[in-house]
Amino acid sequence: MHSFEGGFSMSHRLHLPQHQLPQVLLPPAPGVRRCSRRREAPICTATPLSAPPRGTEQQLSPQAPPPQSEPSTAAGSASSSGQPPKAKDWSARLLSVANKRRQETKGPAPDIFAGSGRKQQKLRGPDGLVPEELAEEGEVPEGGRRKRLPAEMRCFDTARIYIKAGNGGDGCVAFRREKFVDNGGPAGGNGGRGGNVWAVADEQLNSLFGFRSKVGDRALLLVGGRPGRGNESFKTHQNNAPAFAESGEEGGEAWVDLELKLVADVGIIGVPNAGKSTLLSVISAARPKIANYPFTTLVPNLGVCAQDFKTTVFADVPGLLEGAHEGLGLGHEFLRHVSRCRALVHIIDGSSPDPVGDWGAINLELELFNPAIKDKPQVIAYNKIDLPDSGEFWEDVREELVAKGVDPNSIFPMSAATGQGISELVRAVRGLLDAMGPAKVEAETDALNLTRVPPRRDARLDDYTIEVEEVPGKSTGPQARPPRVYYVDGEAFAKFAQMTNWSYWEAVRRFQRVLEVSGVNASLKSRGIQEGDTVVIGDTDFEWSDDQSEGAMYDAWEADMRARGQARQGAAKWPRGPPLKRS
Ligand SMILES: Nc1nc2c(ncn2[C@@H]2O[C@H](COP(=O)(O)OP(=O)(O)OP(=O)(O)O)[C@@H](O)[C@H]2O)c(=O)[nH]1
Ligand SMILES: [Mg+2]
Repeated sequence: MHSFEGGFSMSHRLHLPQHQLPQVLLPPAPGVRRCSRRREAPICTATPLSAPPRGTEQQLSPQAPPPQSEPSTAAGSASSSGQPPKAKDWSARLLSVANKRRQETKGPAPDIFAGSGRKQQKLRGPDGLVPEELAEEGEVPEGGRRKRLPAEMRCFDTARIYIKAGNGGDGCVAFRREKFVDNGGPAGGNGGRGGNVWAVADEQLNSLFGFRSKVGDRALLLVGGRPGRGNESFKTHQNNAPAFAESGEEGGEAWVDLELKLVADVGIIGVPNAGKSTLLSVISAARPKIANYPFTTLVPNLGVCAQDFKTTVFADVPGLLEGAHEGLGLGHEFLRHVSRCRALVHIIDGSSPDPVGDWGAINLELELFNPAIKDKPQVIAYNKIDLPDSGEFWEDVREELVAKGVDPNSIFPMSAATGQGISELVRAVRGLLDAMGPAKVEAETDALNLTRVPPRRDARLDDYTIEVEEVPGKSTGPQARPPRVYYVDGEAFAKFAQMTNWSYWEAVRRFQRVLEVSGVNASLKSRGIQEGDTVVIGDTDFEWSDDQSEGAMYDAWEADMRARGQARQGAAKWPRGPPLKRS
């Protein structure tokens, strides 16, 4: 029997409410971050536009002048010639719809970029809190409403999900009971291992839409909890019939930001309805949605183009609007995908009233979002040359572009509808990529690169620190001072306290013994702990008692179990054998 110089009365309780979730336990992985490149003073002024109902743009006529852009630096922008920018057919149509709705509702224009309260509720964590980082980055405005695109217009390439690894199963206390086998000994088995959380790559996945309502699985995100050992594991020569078992280790939990990164060689950019998706469908086996209205494409599409025994991956991204760098239209939702492409194919809509103005406006948007995108090699494709009007203006447009400093060898007339000029375009793009040399392989090292569960690192019991905090209160005890809280900080002790099943008296005794032999009790005493002080270990806190007898500890434990309405487990009758001498 061990005698204790110091001991705790067992008034342990969880220090934190169990439902309180840590907001972010995993450090944000490199490359996985929110897009927050919003600029302070945009050069372009832009009015939020409402998208027209699909298939109705033919009935609409401009009712208000288009927003007056004042681009000051854009190469190729309309203002660089000193003329006011010409109205863009598509932007005028979109604006007219917004104005029409404003007149109908006699109120401010409907803000299609604001999310509803219901959606915001969905984005809350299980604890009902919007993660703090969102508010810090200004995504949750003061009024509590989150500025968001409507769900059907959003590209779900980022998601914030809550993950929780499984808890280890509790060990079991059992004894072998068989006829003719006297004293069969302990036979309690261990609990099961808690389930890990994996993130699994899926070639087919081009949107994180599924993460809105459930969690998928893939690389290791969180390791499940260790199983609790059963009483058979604690059999020793000194104690050949242990009557206690461990609780399973709790699995980790975290909020994780996921970001879908499209890896494409070439990004196909241009104004809405220019024919980007049609080009992708012609040069690859991809089947993106194609229709004669703006914003047909809402999520980026990838297509692999094989020509001359070389393959090139193209990404068709949603159409750009003036103000995209500020998030207008589908702006931020996909501009980051473009920034990862090595080269760009800039499609000019030959049927637009101002193809060169469109080209300049898009370049300006790219530059405002990220100057590095503007510097990417660009091939210009003048599309819809099969249309009579477009064919007639092709030479004029070409001359205008050359006059603005564009290399004439990088401008190609084409028709995605008839296939004219497509091979030349793709060959030129391939040549551009070849001239750039092999793509750099960017290896990202972060926590998610684990593909196997790492071996357990046993935390050391002697690796702990003690912090003392004085609590305001009446001075008591032999030292006549206010009560104190002693925080014992150490990974091993935190886990030990969590895995101790306090319903078993023998488990409590084991905990006390470990504190004694590891020197924690001695350290506490050397720091002046006295009767009634609190000791916090992990999520459990205890009240210190100077009464060192085992009997006093048992009484305190029994009272604590009773107070919490918890059933005592283990030996049916305690103490077995001769009763302990009470001090
Ligand atoms: N005549 C003609 N029509 C074309 C050509 N290319 C595309 N189109 C038509 O233009 C319309 C828009 O084509 P999309 O490929 O959906 O255009 P997009 O740029 O992907 O449009 P968004 O996804 O809305 O940005 C469709 O009706 C196409 O059939 C072409 O070379 N000639
Ligand atoms: Mg499209």
